[in-house]
Amino acid sequence: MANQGKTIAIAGAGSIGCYVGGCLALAGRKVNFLGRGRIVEAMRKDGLRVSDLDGRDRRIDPEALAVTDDPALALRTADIVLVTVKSGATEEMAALIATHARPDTIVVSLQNGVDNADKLRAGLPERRVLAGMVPFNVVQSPGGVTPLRVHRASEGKVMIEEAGLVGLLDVEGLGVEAHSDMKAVLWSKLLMNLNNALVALSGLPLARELADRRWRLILAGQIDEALAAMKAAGIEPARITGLPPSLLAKVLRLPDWLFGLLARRMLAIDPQARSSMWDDLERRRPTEIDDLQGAVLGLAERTGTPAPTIERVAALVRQAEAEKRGPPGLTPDKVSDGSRSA
Ligand SMILES: NC(=O)C1=CN([C@@H]2O[C@H](COP(=O)(O)OP(=O)(O)OC[C@H]3O[C@@H](n4cnc5c(N)ncnc54)[C@H](OP(=O)(O)O)[C@@H]3O)[C@@H](O)[C@H]2O)C=CC1
Ligand SMILES: CC(C)(CO)C(=O)C(=O)O
Repeated sequence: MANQGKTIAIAGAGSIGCYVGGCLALAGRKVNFLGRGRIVEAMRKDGLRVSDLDGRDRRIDPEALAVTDDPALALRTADIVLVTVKSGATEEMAALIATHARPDTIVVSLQNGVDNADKLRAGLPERRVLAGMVPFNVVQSPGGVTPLRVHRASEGKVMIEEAGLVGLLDVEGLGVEAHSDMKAVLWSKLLMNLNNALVALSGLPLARELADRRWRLILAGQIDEALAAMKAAGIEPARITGLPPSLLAKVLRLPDWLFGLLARRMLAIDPQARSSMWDDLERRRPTEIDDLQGAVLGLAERTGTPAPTIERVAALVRQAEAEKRGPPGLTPDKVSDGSRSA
């Protein structure tokens, strides 16, 4: 029970941070939200709405939220810091935690990508840093919608390295379980995240994109390449979905009707859900392409395994990112081709 009185700081109040922090606050945990700009203003003014695809829909009044853009205020009383910034901001957040949080604060990365916990450890050599993995998508309401809403749009339990924190973090709307091999979990999640780029390039909602075999074939091609590189590097991905990773590509290649039947769990997704990389292109922000496709490309280069599909997808995302015109709305043919002008 002593655990329940701990203060949890959300380091990066965006989609995941507001959803996770919102569920924790609704369950009576002490939560400090560290955010900035639009989100801090919106939460201070109108509070937060937390909803999910199971029908839960709750509102937290502004007075009940501790939200700030001052890292000292958010971090100095924290017993646990949940890092929920995009991968490109991990080092900056590590420096803020090093400056403002107590030496005994436990830091948990709830980010995609395989090396954010390591980046945090490098910046926080004295602290306990744990890896975590968030399996579900969160849809954030567009700017101007009040109150700011974060909606969990798919299912799954968060996995973390440390069983001692599960009791504190496992609350309504936020299933949490411990896993002993987070490296294997993160590489497995990376296989799923290879689809983030396809959603971002297509602009389609996730459920519609996955229902189209032409997109699934590109995803299956990326997964084959990633598994070959991982095998050559001695990395074995964990089973985090109903399917073993070795069967994922096979199932993705099935005809639409059969895929629809077999992958019902995978397709239990709210119709608005896209991907966090789509969010980034939509908001004209840098994406996590270097941490997702880029992580596999690094491995492929080191192990001498080819990854042409992943290379093409990464190049198209980098192009869209540089153009800052939002998701480019490409067709599967354009992505398979690698050329947008053709
Ligand atoms: N969104 C999703 O559905 C999922 C995301 N993930 C992963 O979770 C992680 C977080 O993603 P997501 O929530 O989408 O990202 P968001 O961009 O929505 O949230 C991150 C927030 O952190 C803020 N931030 C960054 N640096 C600071 C700082 N120094 N001080 C205060 N606030 C800061 C950002 O502000 P600003 O916008 O001003 O930069 C942003 O609002 C990523 O690794 C992502 O891949 C995993 C599963 C699903
Ligand atoms: C869509 C999802 C849940 C899985 O690929 C995700 O991790 C993201 O949006 O970043």
